[in-house]
Amino acid sequence: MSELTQEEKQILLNAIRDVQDFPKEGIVFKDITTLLNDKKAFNLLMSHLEKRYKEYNLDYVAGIDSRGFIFGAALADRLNIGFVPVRKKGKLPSTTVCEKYELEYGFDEVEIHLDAFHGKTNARVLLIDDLLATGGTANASAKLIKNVKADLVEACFLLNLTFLNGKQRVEQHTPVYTILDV
Ligand SMILES: O=P(O)(O)OC[C@H]1O[C@H](OP(=O)(O)OP(=O)(O)O)[C@H](O)[C@@H]1O
Ligand SMILES: Nc1ncnc2[nH]cnc12
Repeated sequence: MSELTQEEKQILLNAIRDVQDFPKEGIVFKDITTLLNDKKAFNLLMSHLEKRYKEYNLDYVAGIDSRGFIFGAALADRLNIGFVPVRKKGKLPSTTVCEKYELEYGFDEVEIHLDAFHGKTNARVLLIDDLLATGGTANASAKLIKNVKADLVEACFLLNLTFLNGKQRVEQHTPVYTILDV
């Protein structure tokens, strides 16, 4: 299994910008746009993900709305497999299944197309997003994938906000790989 060195992890960390008080006071927002426009860092990340996941015999990569689309679609193309979007409610045009989840204040919903995995049972799926915080979005996305009878092989995140303990929540039902634990 390919591992990133501490030096390589530092290159990725340095490419992510902290923005204070966004979207509200007290939040330190992890801005990955600065990694995306750093070709060395973006290429390092995608090459690492390609090396890791080419061993997994995956059928699809599912990316979480919206930043998971960027990494997920790029990875699916490298692995020469299909990409499936897990979207916030009301955005997917055909028949969907949906799952509600709790936010800090209130609720939200994510959806997936019922035929996203071509009706194939036990399709091997990787779930990917940029960041794991409370784990609420990832938990709901994992449920969706399982509800359409696919096999969720792993959930992968570039960043894990360890103080929010999301990894422990998601690991209760799915193997989790996080690259940067901050
Ligand atoms: O672990 P959680 O507490 O559920 O939070 C993590 C989610 O929050 C962020 O997305 P956001 O909802 O801000 O949407 P965006 O990507 O469209 O900005 C992030 O990209 C994850 O999807
Ligand atoms: N601190 C943070 N930075 C970026 N995205 C997030 N999603 C939840 N918390 C976040």
